[in-house]
Amino acid sequence: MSNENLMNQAIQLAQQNVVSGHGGPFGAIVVKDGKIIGSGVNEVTSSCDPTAHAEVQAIREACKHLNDFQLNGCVIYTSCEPCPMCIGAIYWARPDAVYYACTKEEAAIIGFDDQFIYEQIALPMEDRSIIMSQIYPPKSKLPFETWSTSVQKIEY
Ligand SMILES: Nc1nc2[nH]cnc2c(=O)[nH]1
Repeated sequence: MSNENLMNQAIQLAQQNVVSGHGGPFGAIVVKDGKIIGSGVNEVTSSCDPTAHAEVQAIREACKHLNDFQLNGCVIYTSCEPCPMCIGAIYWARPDAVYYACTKEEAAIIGFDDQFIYEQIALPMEDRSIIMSQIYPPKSKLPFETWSTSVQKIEY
């Protein structure tokens, strides 16, 4: 299937998601060796999950399919440029490529504005609109120290 056909599948998922009233206008698929191994739509409102963006849902399904926490050799097609949270998830999942249709500017026009989040990330912690502040009891680093010396850890 061509890149354009695969993108059309992601767009069709997004369209169906809106028409069915299931969630926001976003769809994504994960493809490996020409086969769709994961797909996702935005389910934020229907599943009461603010992290249920189309890309995250598709990544979860693909990882479950592969029984792996990485998407090496995979390509993600998403109906819209990923938001900052999804970009983070994508970097953790490590697919080979991401292709998107609509831009974040087009998403902003219909009310999905990522710009505020980008601006917040760039601000010093104390200037952010959500309180983010360190609480650092003496045992804070114990899990890190235990991880550093663990012989059974699975690094990612
Ligand atoms: N790309 C993308 N942007 C979003 N903005 C809000 N929800 C979503 C989503 O599911 N996907």
